[in-house]
Amino acid sequence: MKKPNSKIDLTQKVITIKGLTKAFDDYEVLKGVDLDLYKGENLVVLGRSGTGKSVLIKIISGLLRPDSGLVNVLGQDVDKLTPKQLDALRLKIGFSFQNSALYDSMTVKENLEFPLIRHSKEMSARDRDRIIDIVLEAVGLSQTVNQMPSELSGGQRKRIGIARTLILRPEIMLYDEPTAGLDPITSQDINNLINEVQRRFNTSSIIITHDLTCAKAVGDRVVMLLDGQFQRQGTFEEVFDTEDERVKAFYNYNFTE
Ligand SMILES: Nc1ncnc2c1ncn2[C@@H]1O[C@H](COP(=O)(O)OP(=O)(O)OP(=O)(O)O)[C@@H](O)[C@H]1O
Repeated sequence: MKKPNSKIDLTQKVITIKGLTKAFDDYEVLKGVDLDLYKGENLVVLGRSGTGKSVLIKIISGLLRPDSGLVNVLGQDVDKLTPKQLDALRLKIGFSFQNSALYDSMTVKENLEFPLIRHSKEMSARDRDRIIDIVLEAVGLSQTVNQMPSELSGGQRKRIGIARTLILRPEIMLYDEPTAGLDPITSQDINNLINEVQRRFNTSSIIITHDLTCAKAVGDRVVMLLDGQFQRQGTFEEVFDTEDERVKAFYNYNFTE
């Protein structure tokens, strides 16, 4: 289990969600979700396939609109922002998607340079190189700078994807299934990296996963989405200390199959 983290600032919320609902046609996916993410915290969101975890992340990042409820990110109500304000807010959020989506025709360096050239137009090439060195060193892959994505392993590509997300120094990181498709040892490396990113860059993160080993390793707090609401919240142990059959089934599937 992860040790208690004294760097979390419980006086500062970076995300506040209250009474969030979202339906597609007559299918209610989120039925009144409440959620706080504190400064410096790693929050794990667990839930079976199709329970609305990705919908939640899309609403937080303004890609989908809620039907009702409050979604406040870094002090701003996402629903009230103009497209320009939303773009500015999104730059403070780093997305690490399942298929880390590197550009195959670009080297690692070019992949990392791309967001800097796009969003920090005034930055000199020397400063860009310096920042690329910092994030590559942070993910432990300085030696890959001139390699092509096709020359990297799945775990390395995932790391470079995280480095590319970090390059704009986001305040919030959203990890969608960070260990999906990776072997247990590589998964452990990614879990360590998520904790390292938290320590080193003081990010606040939401980690969506089915992988309970990941949840245990990275989560300062864990929430479980069941029937459209967060029905379990706490440390990993607290969430699974229940007689609720739905929660027990989730645990048994992960640890006894
Ligand atoms: N744009 C959309 N239009 C219609 N239905 C959608 C849309 N986006 C999501 N849904 C539906 O909402 C439900 C929740 O989807 P979501 O992708 O959030 O699940 P999830 O919990 O992330 O699952 P998984 O773990 O498999 O990725 C699904 O039934 C999905 O079909």
